[in-house]
Amino acid sequence: MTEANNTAIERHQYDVVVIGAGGAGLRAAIEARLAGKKTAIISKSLFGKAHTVMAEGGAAAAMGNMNANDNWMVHFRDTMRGGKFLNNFRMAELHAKEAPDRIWELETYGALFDRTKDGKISQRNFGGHEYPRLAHVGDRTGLELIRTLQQKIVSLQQEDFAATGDYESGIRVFAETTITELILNGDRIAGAFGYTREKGDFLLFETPAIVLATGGVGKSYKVTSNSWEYTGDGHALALRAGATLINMEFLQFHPTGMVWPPSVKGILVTESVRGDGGILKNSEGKRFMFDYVPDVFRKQYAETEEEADRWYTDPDNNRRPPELLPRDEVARAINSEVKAGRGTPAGGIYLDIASRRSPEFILKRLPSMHHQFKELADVDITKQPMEIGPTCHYVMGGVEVDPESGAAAGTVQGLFAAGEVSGGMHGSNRLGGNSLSDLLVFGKRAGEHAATYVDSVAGSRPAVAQSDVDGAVRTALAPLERTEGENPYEVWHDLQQVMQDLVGIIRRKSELEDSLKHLADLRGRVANVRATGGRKFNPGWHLALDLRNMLVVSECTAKAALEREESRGGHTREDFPEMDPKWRQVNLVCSLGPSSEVALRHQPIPEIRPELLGLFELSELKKYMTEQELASYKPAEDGE
Ligand SMILES: Cc1cc2nc3c(=O)[nH]c(=O)nc-3n(C[C@H](O)[C@H](O)[C@H](O)COP(=O)(O)OP(=O)(O)OC[C@H]3O[C@@H](n4cnc5c(N)ncnc54)[C@H](O)[C@@H]3O)c2cc1C
Repeated sequence: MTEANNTAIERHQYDVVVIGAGGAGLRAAIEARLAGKKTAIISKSLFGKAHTVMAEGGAAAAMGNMNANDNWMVHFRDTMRGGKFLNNFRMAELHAKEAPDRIWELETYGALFDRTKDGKISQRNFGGHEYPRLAHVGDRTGLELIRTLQQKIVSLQQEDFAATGDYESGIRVFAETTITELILNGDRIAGAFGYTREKGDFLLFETPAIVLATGGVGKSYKVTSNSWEYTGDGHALALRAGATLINMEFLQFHPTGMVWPPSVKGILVTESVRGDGGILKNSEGKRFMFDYVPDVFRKQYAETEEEADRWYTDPDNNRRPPELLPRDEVARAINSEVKAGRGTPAGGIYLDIASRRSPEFILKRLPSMHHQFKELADVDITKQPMEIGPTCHYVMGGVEVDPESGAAAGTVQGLFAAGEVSGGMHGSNRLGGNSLSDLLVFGKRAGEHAATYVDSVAGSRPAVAQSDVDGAVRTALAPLERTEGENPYEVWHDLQQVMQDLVGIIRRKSELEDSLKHLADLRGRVANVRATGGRKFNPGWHLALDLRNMLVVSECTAKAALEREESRGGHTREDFPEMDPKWRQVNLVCSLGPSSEVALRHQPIPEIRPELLGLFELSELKKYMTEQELASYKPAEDGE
């Protein structure tokens, strides 16, 4: 038997299978194991190398450590404003209420956040957050989060060893293993199929419950802060299993990615630089963000440099600097300055903290940024400004879920989703810091509810049909078996070019229509890519399998972007530059049709509960909502 046609399959049985080992996946797995379920964690990358580890700025939670006025209601308001009121309100509410407990809980697992002088968890400012709210560990918060969750998993494995003599009896990690198919029995989850990256061996996980925690989709774009494994796998797996995706038109282009040298274009420059005092300047030396404060935010943002600068030391009596507007606003402003010819030589603008803070302060607060620029661009950020520009960073859209449980909407049962792969929580735009707390809050919920679901199917677990496994094997081997076909890297290059040029930060009807034609052509090309070589560590083969995921997710984004005729958050239409209250009432939902074509439909968004609406001033709500929606408005009685 040759390596390519060796179809031996290693079979495993689990109660809960978590796909993804970032913050959401690990937190879900811990909860499922704590509920007594035999749990597998599967990770395409090395264990510990998920996206979460790259998170720099911090995790947002209204603990009120730096300003006692902060509480869940203020955090809820900020999140809804950031998402331009398209958020699933219940997710935003649960997130704001539960985030502080999830941060505290991390410390019980062994995390150690930076401290204030009086020993509280320190919290830093970030765009769109009214008060300093991001619990952080320097600018390496994600590393601490992952380290701690891994440590918790090891401690659970030690408990299992004490009880059973087997470290992996309760929870086992399958690193460098990619899931390519979810297997159903009728409309119920029955298993997952994948391969090991190193040897190309096939694995089958028989399980009634799967938690998708696969992160984002950024690798469909040319300039992105995302790393190699963010190819929208979870989004595509969910679609193919009969689940739905919402809000796929909303992608966050982070305003500050590196623009020079070309080899590192897109790598993130944390928002903490601005949170800690960094300002944006154009090539004429002008601090231009004051010219870009939209009406809906005018009351909260400073009008003069003096007021903005005073805010850092006296936030109660001054308004915030406009550099700390939500990311979509800042990214668009930078885009406009560059387009107007006021960009830097490398096509970005300047981010300057050197002239505003001491070298000691910068080195203490932003050590990774200092290292990153010194090593990659030979720029000393304690002495020189950085050159930065927008980079595709985060997808607000994702698997449509039930807010309480993370259960996927659509026809499939036993499928859950948490973290960046899920949609709704952040509406049209995510605030910085709200992802790390989202992972913890909804990762825990998904793990808990997946465990409950397993109990509900006890005695009637869905079986995996051999024909489905054979089909999964055939699909996986197809790129290797073709004798003709395109190189997957060439097809990927073209897909990225289409998304970057035609479905990027500023969108137009004609370009979006064009993008759909190109994506339709790419469909045929993706279906016929050929990977040379064998199954042992073969990135070309891996990419060939990832491509179909990137393609279908890109189709969802392009279709939804064409359909939504307004500009809101991470979706800017040059031909419809304003927000339209009618569109606020609608989620665009993607599903797969009978021949795997993307179908799009409008779905009313859940109505915000009146007591939550009452947390806002009527005058503010009028900027987003119709009169009809506000007919029953009543301000909250305690004013907060
Ligand atoms: C540079 C950078 C800085 C950031 N800073 C912050 C910040 O300061 N604060 C904040 O709140 N957010 C930040 N974010 C966003 C945040 O880090 C991510 O949104 C978040 O970590 C996503 O977590 P997750 O658990 O959903 O997925 P991830 O951490 O992205 O993990 C996904 C996991 O799924 C696995 N996977 C994917 N596909 C498959 C497959 N087919 N089979 C098996 N496994 C698969 C991957 O290998 C990985 O283990 C930042 C993002 C970046 C890129």
